[in-house]
Amino acid sequence: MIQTEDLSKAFGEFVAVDGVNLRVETGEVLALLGPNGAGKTTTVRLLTSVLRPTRGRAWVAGFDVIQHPQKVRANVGVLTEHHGLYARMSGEEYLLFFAELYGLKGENSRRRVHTLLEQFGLEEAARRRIGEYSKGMRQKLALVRALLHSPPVLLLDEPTSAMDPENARIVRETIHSLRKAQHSIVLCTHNLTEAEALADRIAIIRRGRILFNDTPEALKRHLLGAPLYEIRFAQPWNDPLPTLPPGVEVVGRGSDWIHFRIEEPHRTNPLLLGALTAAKMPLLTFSELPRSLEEAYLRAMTMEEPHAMA
Ligand SMILES: Nc1ncnc2c1ncn2[C@@H]1O[C@H](COP(=O)(O)OP(=O)(O)OP(=O)(O)O)[C@@H](O)[C@H]1O
Repeated sequence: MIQTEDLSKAFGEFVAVDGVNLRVETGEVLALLGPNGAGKTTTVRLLTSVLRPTRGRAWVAGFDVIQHPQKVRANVGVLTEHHGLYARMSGEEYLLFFAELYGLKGENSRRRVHTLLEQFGLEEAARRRIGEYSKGMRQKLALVRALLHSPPVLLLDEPTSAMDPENARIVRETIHSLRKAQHSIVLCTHNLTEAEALADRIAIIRRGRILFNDTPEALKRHLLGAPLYEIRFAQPWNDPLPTLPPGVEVVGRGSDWIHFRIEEPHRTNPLLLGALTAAKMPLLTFSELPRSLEEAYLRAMTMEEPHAMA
């Protein structure tokens, strides 16, 4: 579990993280989104006790980041943008070295290292020097290092940024299964499709402040309005529309389609479908129009005043 209260960090006069309140439960993925320089990496560094907050508090896996930095580090796996890999070591040597630092010994350490190398398709490269690895291979190795000691909390800064689609998928599946195994995960990313696919909650940070923190669905509703639905007709249909239930607005119409904005779909859609069927429309399909997280994020970025949310 992760919790922060009014977490803040200033570098001199400049406030990089400003009164951040976050909570990530076990088995939950929080995507932390925000433009370059918004304060994502600084937040991660505060949560790993690398930086000391100037104000506020944070707990990681139940440990206070100021009072128990070593316990925090033992319980957190972190992938940062600078991987700090040792170019002269082989991947295997590097991981065995870290496994030992984390307290894994002998056969246990070897088994853990090789299971992860295999899971991430690095087994063949294990004995090559890290200096010879490609960008994506280095990123995978750094991720394996973060996972070595099976920490309950993971802080992952751009985990797939250097990866090809196949490897990015392996990483996404790994994050998915770690979530199922009750890990708490913070994912900092600029990849909004990935955030949407993986995250239970989305926090948007700008200039050090959290603007929004909610489920992807609630965020879209808040930023883009009530959901949109589409009906398509089996053949052109241009008759006048029947009386529609309250809370349904027609926002577009073509010869074989209509778009509606619907305030309360659970309550209204059965009534709407009843009205359309009674009017003997040649209905082919009725579906929600997908809206992307990207659209909502871009809308948030154009807002002048921060709408602080818990
Ligand atoms: N050690 C430091 N000293 C002074 N300023 C810093 C320091 N570390 C970060 N900052 C500043 O704090 C702000 C937030 O930086 P941070 O790295 O947290 O952003 P970010 O959201 O991770 O950005 P990106 O998406 O580009 O990785 C930036 O303006 C950065 O210049």
